[in-house]
Amino acid sequence: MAYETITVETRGRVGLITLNRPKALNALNGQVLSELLAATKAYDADPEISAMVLTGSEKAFAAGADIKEMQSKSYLDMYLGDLFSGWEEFTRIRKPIIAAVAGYALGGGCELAMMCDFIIAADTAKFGQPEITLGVIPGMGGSQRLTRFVGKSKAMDMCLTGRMMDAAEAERCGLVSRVVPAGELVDEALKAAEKIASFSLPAVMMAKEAVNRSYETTLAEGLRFERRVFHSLFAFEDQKEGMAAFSEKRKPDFRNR
Ligand SMILES: CC(C)(O)CC(=O)SCCNC(=O)CCNC(=O)[C@H](O)C(C)(C)COP(=O)(O)OP(=O)(O)OC[C@H]1O[C@@H](n2cnc3c(N)ncnc32)[C@H](O)[C@@H]1OP(=O)(O)O
Repeated sequence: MAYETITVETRGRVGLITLNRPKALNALNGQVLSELLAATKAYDADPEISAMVLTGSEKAFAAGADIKEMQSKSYLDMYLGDLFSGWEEFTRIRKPIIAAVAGYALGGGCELAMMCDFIIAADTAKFGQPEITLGVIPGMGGSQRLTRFVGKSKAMDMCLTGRMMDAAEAERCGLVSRVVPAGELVDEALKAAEKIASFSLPAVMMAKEAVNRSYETTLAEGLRFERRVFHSLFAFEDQKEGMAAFSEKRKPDFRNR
């Protein structure tokens, strides 16, 4: 498929997807959503791919939903079109997606980064939910996911003042998993994705599912779910291989089955 708003490259077992609307600082419009869904779904279905990295440009991961596309819409347009509901499909991708964020990740950009499985930030990254400055509130999950990431006080601060936080603050409060020099961002994210891709794919996918379950259920339910999934991994050759390799002091040769 030919894409106009993203670029897609395959690096070994990793799919690298780059948002590519530089003139609009990667603002997220309907075309970006449909291309991003097409690319991530294709990688999700590809047995040769085990993980993905989603990145933007040096200046902006994404400066939000496309304000110019939204500005003249009526309530009826928003309601009947169920604007932004399509992003839920992105969260149903089953293989891991790492967000590699440099520059601005604002509004929908911050929300998209939070929809990924974890965020590696460049030291230039700036996160924010500035919707309040436009007379609205977050609409792609910011009020919910940011609160779960950083707690109520900081989420309120971000959503009510519209201020940005830098990479160091984002790391301190748990929004990002690590901060790296800007020049090394994509390489570091690819390295992390390659590491993930070296493990058993079913175990990786089940680990993603189990961690995500913790956001949606009680602790007791989550613990039961984790145990069942853990038990089920003993049906895979990769569990035998991983444990045999440990005992035999050698590298495991996972076959994803
Ligand atoms: C999904 C929801 C519901 O949660 C809602 C949202 O996401 S609403 C959007 C939230 N994001 C913002 O409010 C950020 C808007 N952008 C900015 O504040 C600034 O562009 C900046 C601080 C990120 C960067 O400023 P600067 O370096 O001065 O660059 P600009 O000249 O402002 O921008 C360059 C170019 O990009 C266009 N642009 C930037 N952001 C968006 C956007 N979100 N939607 C559409 N277009 C955007 C900007 O208009 C400029 O275009 P031109 O005027 O040069 O054509």
